[in-house]
Amino acid sequence: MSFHIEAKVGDIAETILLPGDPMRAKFIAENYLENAVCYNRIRGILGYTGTYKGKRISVQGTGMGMPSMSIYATELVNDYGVKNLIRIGSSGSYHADVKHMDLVVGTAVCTSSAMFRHEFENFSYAPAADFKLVRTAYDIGEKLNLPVRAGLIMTEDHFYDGNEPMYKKMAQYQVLACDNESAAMYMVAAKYNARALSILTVTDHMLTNETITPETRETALHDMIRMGLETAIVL
Ligand SMILES: O=P(O)(O)O[C@H]1O[C@H](CO)[C@@H](O)[C@H]1O
Ligand SMILES: O=c1cc[nH]c(=O)[nH]1
Repeated sequence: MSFHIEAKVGDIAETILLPGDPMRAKFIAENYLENAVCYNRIRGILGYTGTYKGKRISVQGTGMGMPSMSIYATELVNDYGVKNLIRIGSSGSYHADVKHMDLVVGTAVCTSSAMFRHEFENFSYAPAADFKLVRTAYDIGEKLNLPVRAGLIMTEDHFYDGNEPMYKKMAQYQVLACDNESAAMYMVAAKYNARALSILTVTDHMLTNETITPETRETALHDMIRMGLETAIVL
């Protein structure tokens, strides 16, 4: 047991899918995994291990925001030996070439997070995804004929009251999507020698105002879930 996860060592697979929303984790466990067993209920951050196409995979919520993500990513890697962290999250976009419900493989992340200033002072660290995970996920997305693209993403502390001019500027500089967790996951994975990748669905397009319902966020992001699972089984 770690501080926030009640699983025993060995209960969690080497590869884990990490949605922010614990109910998305439950949906995946119940609809995609075979013989899924729930290993965590602390704080409602549900975590499950089962098999997908014969391979042992875990799926767990992380909660929202970088501090929450960093707690779970750190414990998963350090206390449970998790090697591959694959975030599957909803996201926003200000980019004119990105379409609503496109899938974005986040190759590297821009962030203004204080967590990075704390860790690297005035040095500008570039949190990046593992190249093998990027290549695998992107190829699988193409093979499945999904609307996948790869490129820069950004992670902000704010969901509301973000710096809108900066979001727009970032889009001009080819940032494709924004979320609230990826930068912290990439930083933790790098620090402890694990591999990480964020696959984001552009659920909220800021230029077109297209969005989706909370229920859809829990139960209908099938393209992203399939891409995450198919990536997980070839690692
Ligand atoms: O859909 P999830 O994975 O929770 O991700 C996005 O959704 C939440 C905001 O609604 C934030 O956690 C953001 O990063
Ligand atoms: O950061 C985020 C995540 C999801 N949707 C948004 O609009 N922004």
